[in-house]
Amino acid sequence: MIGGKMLDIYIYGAQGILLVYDITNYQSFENLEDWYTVVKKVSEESETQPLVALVGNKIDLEHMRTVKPEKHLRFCQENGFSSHFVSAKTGDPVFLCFQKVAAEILGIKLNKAEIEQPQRVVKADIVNYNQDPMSRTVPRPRSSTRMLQCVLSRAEALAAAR
Ligand SMILES: Nc1nc2c(ncn2[C@@H]2O[C@H](COP(=O)(O)OP(=O)(O)OP(=O)(O)O)[C@@H](O)[C@H]2O)c(=O)[nH]1
Repeated sequence: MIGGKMLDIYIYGAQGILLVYDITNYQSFENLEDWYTVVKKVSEESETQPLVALVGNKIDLEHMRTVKPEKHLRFCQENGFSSHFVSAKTGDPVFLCFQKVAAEILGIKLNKAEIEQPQRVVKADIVNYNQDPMSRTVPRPRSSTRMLQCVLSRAEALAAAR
């Protein structure tokens, strides 16, 4: 089973879901069929129907791309996903991606200045878990997950302020 035992709980009631794959790894794109099948199954039981966004990651490795943009777009069109391309490495344009998803969920239209704003790279503090006594009891969070959480909080704060 994909995603582990907690996956249904994460999906149930979610307002937005980002299906993220690696543009240089075709298998990661193919796997999204299975992930989306789980999303649909869990959402059937929920009153909240999530907005689903398709996110192609690692655009800094465009020269190694194996998933053609047409494939990405067709998958979006067939399923009504919004479409995004990002690089978690450079941060480009991760913030805007979350802002667009948050805006879509809230039914807000982003203005030109917001869309064209210089991309802010969100930096997470680096924790050295080898020297940290907590490392024996606390599982190491993944770097990209931490960064995306920071971005999401900022997007949520922005949406709440409007
Ligand atoms: N060049 C580049 N590398 C990336 C990017 N995003 C993640 N990586 C690298 O890809 C590898 C996997 O990143 P993780 O954050 O572990 O992602 P994951 O989905 O948990 O990957 P798995 O552990 O392989 O399932 C790491 O070496 C990252 O540094 C990106 O946008 N560009």
